Amino acid sequence: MAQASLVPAEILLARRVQEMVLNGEELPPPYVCRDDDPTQVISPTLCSIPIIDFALLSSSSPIPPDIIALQKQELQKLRLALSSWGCFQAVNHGISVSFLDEVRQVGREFFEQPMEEKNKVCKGVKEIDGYGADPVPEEGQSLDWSDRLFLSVYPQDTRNYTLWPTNPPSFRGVLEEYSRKTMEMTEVVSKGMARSLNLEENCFTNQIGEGPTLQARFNYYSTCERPDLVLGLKPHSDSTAFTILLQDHEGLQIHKDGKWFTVPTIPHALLVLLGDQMEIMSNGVFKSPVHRVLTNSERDRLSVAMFYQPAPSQEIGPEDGLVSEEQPKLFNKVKDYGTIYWDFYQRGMRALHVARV
Ligand SMILES: O=C(O)CCC(=O)C(=O)O
Ligand SMILES: [Fe+2]
Repeated sequence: MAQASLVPAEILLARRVQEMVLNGEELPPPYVCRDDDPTQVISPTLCSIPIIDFALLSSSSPIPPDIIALQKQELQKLRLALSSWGCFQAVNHGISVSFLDEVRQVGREFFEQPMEEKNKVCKGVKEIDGYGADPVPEEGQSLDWSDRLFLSVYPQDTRNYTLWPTNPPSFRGVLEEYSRKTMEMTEVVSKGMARSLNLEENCFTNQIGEGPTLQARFNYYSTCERPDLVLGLKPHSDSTAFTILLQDHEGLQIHKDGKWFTVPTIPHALLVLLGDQMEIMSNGVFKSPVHRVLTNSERDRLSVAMFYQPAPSQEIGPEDGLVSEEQPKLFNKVKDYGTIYWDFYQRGMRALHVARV
């Protein structure tokens, strides 16, 4: 153990957690980080992340009067969900559960392959795109017990197909299809958010502008013999406008009212997690929640996060309709928030304060 502690983070991050687990290696100390009170963990049965029916969010006309009333209710629920939890479980989103299973399946099949195959799409320690781990964080920051495959999917010309796995053979087609479907979902989400705030429905899509980015991150969390000491992913909020998350097993927790709540898994649902940039655009009405991933000694876990955000050149700021005397402007306009965010993320800090008035 004394020797293991001398292994620097850049050496550990050049290797895969999955490989260390398969080799039965001892837990390297840089992964140890847990110091919170386990009694603060609320069991899934006590945590009810709001469930939003997407079929009721779409504004397709003409709408019968009884549906209008239901829609209104759903929009209220959405507003409440995003201003308290900062996330919701989307159901009836138009993506079949069998296709969601395919996405989970190609993700798992990729990670289950021998290292040699996976390394065909590996990234350098300092890079983001490809298979590997996050770049080395600031000294003193613990490392995440996860391996990931990060791929840009939109705008289409950001796709670097040399980093897309050719095995399993269906991977590329499934990710292309999933990207198309989740991109369609972003419009329903953005419009629903606007309507829930009594704003013109295109206001957020207009702010996000032409050529928004969508990036896919397949997260694989190996089993860990010390879940009491190690996290799959450290506490953070997302930099995005919002993130659409697919998971297979429980492990994700949301921080709310000083406590951690486990997000239940619903096989046909997608979790929509608000990011910092939507907190800014909503002038703080919607919350970008801090979340983290636990490790588990018995079960590995896969999640697929789709990060949706404005192009770096796009300036965003609080919607005019949400700024008044009673509701003063909380944030300044920002551009390329993702880059500012990353700098703080690597120090284990949030970045939102940079945009505060
Ligand atoms: O694995 C998860 O459930 C969450 C992943 C996440 O928070 C992220 O990739 O930013
Ligand atoms: Fe996240």
